[in-house]
Amino acid sequence: MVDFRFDIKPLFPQQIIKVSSNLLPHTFRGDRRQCLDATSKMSEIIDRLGQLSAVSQGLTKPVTSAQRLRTSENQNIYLLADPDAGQNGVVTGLLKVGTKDLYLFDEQGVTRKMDQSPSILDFYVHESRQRAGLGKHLFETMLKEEQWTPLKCSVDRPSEKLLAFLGKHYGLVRTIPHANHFVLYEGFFNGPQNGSNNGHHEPETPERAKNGLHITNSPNTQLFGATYLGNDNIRGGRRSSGAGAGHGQSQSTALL
Ligand SMILES: CC(=O)SCCNC(=O)CCNC(=O)[C@H](O)C(C)(C)COP(=O)(O)OP(=O)(O)OC[C@H]1O[C@@H](n2cnc3c(N)ncnc32)[C@H](O)[C@@H]1OP(=O)(O)O
Repeated sequence: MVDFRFDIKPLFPQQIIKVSSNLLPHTFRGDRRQCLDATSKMSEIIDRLGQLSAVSQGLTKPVTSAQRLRTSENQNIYLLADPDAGQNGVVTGLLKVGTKDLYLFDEQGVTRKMDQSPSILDFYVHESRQRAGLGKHLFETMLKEEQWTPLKCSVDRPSEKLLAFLGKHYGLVRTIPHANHFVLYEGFFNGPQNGSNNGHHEPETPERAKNGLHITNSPNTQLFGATYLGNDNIRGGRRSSGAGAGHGQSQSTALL
């Protein structure tokens, strides 16, 4: 379990907190000095959990760090803690999500530009607490807060464990083949998108897709081409969470 030299309880008045680019818990109220203190502690927590997540996934570099969160306008981190464990409480999980502008292929192989598409970027529950329902609790809280549905989320290079998790809890099994490392599930392009502003997509006409106008101009296509990666999309080794994605705006609503 992940404990710290400081008491985490003031930062975790509840089991799950949301942190965005100001590096403060969404629940936090305090003066300037208290804010500085909380920011420095939150940075330590995020960096530590980001490191552990990377080690657990066999990555050479963490996907999540305080510095990365600070410079992003479209990402949120959800942190799960057990404030009553040990002397200072322990932090047990991390889930980083964000919105990305993506060029994606639908079931027919037609390219679509998805603006501010909801994405799952990093997910970790401490080894000592896995398979006890905590991941589901963290994920559900995020979905409620962001007003997302699992089917409408792209997943940045999911691990085997995350694929099993999404299959078990949300029945997500059949992926749509596409060329970058974001994995989508069948049904992603059907029906309304998440939230009112998120996930807006502009379908390319088959003609435009066929003559390559948008495909060849897209940085995604230039970088990755229109190849089916299938299970190669499963993460392992180095990865870059930014490739093929642009910046969007995240939603922010009250956390329950
Ligand atoms: C975009 C990305 O972030 S990809 C990286 C995802 N993160 C990782 O792979 C890091 C290591 N794994 C973990 O941290 C966790 O297993 C998580 C975050 C994927 C899931 O959190 P948990 O608290 O274990 O999830 P929860 O208990 O709610 O659900 C359990 C289900 O998740 C899946 N799962 C969890 N651990 C494993 C495992 N070791 N092997 C296979 N499936 C697993 C299974 O479907 C499991 O159900 P089961 O026990 O009936 O087989």
